[in-house]
Amino acid sequence: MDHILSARGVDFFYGERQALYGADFELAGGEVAAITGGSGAGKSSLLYCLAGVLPPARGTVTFDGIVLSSLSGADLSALRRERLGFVSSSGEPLPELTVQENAALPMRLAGIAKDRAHAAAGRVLEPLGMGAHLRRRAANLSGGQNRRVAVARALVHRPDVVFADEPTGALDGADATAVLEEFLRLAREQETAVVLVTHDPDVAARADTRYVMADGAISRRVTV
Ligand SMILES: Nc1ncnc2c1ncn2[C@@H]1O[C@H](COP(=O)(O)OP(=O)(O)OP(=O)(O)O)[C@@H](O)[C@H]1O
Repeated sequence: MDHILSARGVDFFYGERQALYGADFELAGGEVAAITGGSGAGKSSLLYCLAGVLPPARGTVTFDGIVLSSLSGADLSALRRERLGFVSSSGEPLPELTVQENAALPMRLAGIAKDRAHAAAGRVLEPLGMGAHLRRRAANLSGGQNRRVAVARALVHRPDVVFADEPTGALDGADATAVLEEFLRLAREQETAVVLVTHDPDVAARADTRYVMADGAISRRVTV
């Protein structure tokens, strides 16, 4: 199988403290992978190494045949902007922009014309239940609406991979499930692969592959 993303023997340190030990990871195009494990197990550290945000001390991360550590800072930023998407557990949209402008941002930053970028934003915001709020300023949205805008922004440019760190973090059960279902449905529909960090076993159960982490290492890989 062709892998869009892989990691081999990744070690990562915060100063003297080692957070990842020899992590191996593989993601096929369009696959959904969940990274699970207890608090402090190294889930977020692995996610950010895979996304090219944290540089491994040893080992390699390869995206579409490109070893990330071989890229200049500018090329890595361009790759992240154009081919990857991110959803964090918190983070609010820019309040002075509308919902639609917020979701369209990755395309506008890539130089795509406003009409096309806004149409693409509408395409992802509608199924997320935000169709009635496209022109509303993004100030004072509810927590669930913020998460929906964040998901739309991560998917709008049809990236190859979206990285999501507890994407429904602060939401209550029903709303978290609704946002997550729509996120994964949209990602699968546009063949965007997903790497998802989660504490929630129900969320992990929706992935094609689960990586279980303990003490900075991947202790188990389960393919459904
Ligand atoms: N900025 C940092 N500086 C120093 N140590 C850190 C930093 N961030 C994380 N760590 C440590 O690295 C280890 C792995 O952290 P990481 O955030 O990757 O775990 P996690 O599994 O995502 O945890 P959680 O589920 O609690 O978010 C932990 O021991 C943590 O305390």
